[in-house]
Amino acid sequence: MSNTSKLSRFIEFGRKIVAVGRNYSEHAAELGNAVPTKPILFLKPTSSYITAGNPIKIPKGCSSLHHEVELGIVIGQRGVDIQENNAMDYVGGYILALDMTARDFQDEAKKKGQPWSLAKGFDTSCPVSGFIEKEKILDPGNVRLWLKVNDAVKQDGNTKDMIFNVPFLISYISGFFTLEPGDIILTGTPSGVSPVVAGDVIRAGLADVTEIEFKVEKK
Ligand SMILES: CC(=O)CC(=O)C(=O)O
Ligand SMILES: [Mg+2]
Repeated sequence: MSNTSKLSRFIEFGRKIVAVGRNYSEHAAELGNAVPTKPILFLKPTSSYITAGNPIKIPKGCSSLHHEVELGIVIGQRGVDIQENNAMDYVGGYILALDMTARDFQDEAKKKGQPWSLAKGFDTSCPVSGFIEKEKILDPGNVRLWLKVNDAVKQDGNTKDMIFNVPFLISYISGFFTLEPGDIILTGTPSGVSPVVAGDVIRAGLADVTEIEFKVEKK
């Protein structure tokens, strides 16, 4: 099997999801957070993945579930302490992903100095597109991302506004976590995050490369 078709099965590999927070200054500002001076990282479990045809389920006790549309990097080869100047060699492809966030859980965790695991890692919190071949995105540092809820535009951003770009993120993350084929890096969300409720339909797109659609349901 070719490397590309192996990578397209990243969900079956059960590889880790490393997510970056507050990587767009307008998004940091809209939630009243400071702009970070180094990447803020958190992990989402592989049980959070869902693909087309499966609903996003609002976790028990959550009263403010937010959408966050993000460019995902699919890692193509194992790497530790990767240098920024050859970081793009470690990109196997891309995905479009939603970093669904139980914002009320996150606010409570932030107040108490607790981790974001429940807020970010509940089942169905990582809806993803199919695998996007590396060649389809010529410059991951300049690609449009948009998201609509029931046809109303909520997010419309561009990865050129990321504070930390893709090569820097790969280099930085690989200094702490060994990156393995099939791992996903979620690169953070642009501004416009907002709550969704049961019955809503979320549609999102990455330039003219892919679109995804997910329905929101009660658990
Ligand atoms: C405030 C957040 O939830 C951080 C995050 O995930 C982001 O994409 O930014
Ligand atoms: Mg996010």
